[in-house]
Amino acid sequence: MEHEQPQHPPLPSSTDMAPSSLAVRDHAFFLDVDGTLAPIATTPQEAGIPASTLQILQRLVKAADGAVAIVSGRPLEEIDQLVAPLRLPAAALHGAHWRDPDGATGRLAVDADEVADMAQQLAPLLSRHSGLMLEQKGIALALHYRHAPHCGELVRAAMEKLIQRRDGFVLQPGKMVFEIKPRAASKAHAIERFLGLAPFEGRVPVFAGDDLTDEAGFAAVNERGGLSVKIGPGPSSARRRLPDPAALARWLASLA
Ligand SMILES: O=P(O)(O)OC[C@H]1O[C@H](O[C@H]2O[C@H](CO)[C@@H](O)[C@H](O)[C@H]2O)[C@H](O)[C@@H](O)[C@@H]1O
Repeated sequence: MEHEQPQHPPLPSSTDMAPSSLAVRDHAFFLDVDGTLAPIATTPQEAGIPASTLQILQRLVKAADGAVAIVSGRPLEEIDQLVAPLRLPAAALHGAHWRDPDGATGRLAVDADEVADMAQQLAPLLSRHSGLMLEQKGIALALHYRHAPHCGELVRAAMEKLIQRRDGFVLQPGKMVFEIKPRAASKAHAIERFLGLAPFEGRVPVFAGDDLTDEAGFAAVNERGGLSVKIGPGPSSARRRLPDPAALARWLASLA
């Protein structure tokens, strides 16, 4: 189990049933990146989506008439690099920054200087613990402790302290990471936004994800009678489960 203790009560366990087949043209597909399309790697820079999965994604985009979007905690530029040569509608930074199907982009109105200031305040902690890694993402930041697993509580406390009295930000725990993101950023809002736009509009949503940030997306999809798919172990409100990114790729291939 890679998560530090979740901040909220344990989520109900999702069923271990794999998703079955479905009519692709009736559905809108929302896919997370790390731990879902890309296997978890020891650093963010080492992660990648296998070439075979990218080909499947390409086929899915065609089969679904373009109703495929990426919904990730990564910055938009990194999403584009990871899914290249595809360029998909995407919600980045947990929903704080997005690109619509027509190519128009938008982001939450958040003061990036405030985030830079918080990052600066982490310098002493980073210099004391060489295994910690700070990822600055403009209007969000992530402090990774995968290479200093004993620092989890320290990282949580430091990040919590940074957002005290900063109402516009919240803590987002993840796999060996604590992130600070704009309070209004949510994968649920990102998915709901896309569902108001063609070609997603009027379709049944499908969302696959693996981490705590994806639970908001699962809840939104469940509420609309869609298909939520948890990748990997751990409690989740997702209705279906697949063991790993390779199994997700096989399922998507069977649809596309
Ligand atoms: O919403 P996602 O697409 O799943 O992005 C969530 C975060 O993923 C990245 O960190 C995680 O994956 C890394 C590579 O596998 C891993 O080394 C790290 O321990 C994980 O926490 C990314 O670096 C973050 O910016 C994303 O928010």
